[in-house]
Amino acid sequence: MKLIVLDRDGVINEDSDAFVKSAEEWIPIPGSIEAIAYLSKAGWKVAVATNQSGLARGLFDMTDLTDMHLKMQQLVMEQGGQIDLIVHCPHGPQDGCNCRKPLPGMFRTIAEHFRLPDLKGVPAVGDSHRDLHAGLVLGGKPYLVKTGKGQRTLQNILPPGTQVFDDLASVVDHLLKADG
Ligand SMILES: O=P(O)(O)OC[C@@H](O)[C@H]1O[C@@H](OP(=O)(O)O)[C@@H](O)[C@@H](O)[C@@H]1O
Ligand SMILES: [Mg+2]
Ligand SMILES: [Zn+2]
Repeated sequence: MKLIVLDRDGVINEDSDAFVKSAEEWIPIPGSIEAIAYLSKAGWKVAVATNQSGLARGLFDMTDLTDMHLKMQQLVMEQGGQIDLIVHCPHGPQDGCNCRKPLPGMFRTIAEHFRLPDLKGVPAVGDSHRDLHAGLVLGGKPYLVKTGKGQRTLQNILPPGTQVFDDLASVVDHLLKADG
């Protein structure tokens, strides 16, 4: 199965240190929506795994998050593609959950959804270390993008085998070329 797991903030949309709190604040990174649609039209399944501690922090609520994800889906569908699954961790850093990246809970949920035993070789694209580590636990292939917090992430040692690209569109170009 051609499956990819994407981080959201800083990969699909612009991130903010003040959190992205509404559909209005949710602004796609240039080329990311089109890139997701290209993958989808090429037969890839697209999953999103996103930490959303802003919920636990009371910065926004589930209606706001749903509105953001409807906007994201709508934009991809307008380009002829789709996002097949969106999973989010609603918890805060102190909640001790097992789904907040870098823990792999969301990636396990994604593997189960697609009836896969693991995520061996599945590209896991993120802008933070925690995205890369969470994907590795189930065998994912880590891809770091320089958008969002990616430049900051680059300052520290990356997990072995991490491939670095400017943005999601460049990752997708690479994957589709490798697809042949
Ligand atoms: O990149 P993904 O996982 O899609 O989402 C990240 C967001 O939930 C927020 O995560 C927060 O981290 P803390 O939750 O405060 O550690 C901060 O980094 C915010 O700037 C960021 O918008
Ligand atoms: Mg991110
Ligand atoms: Zn969680």
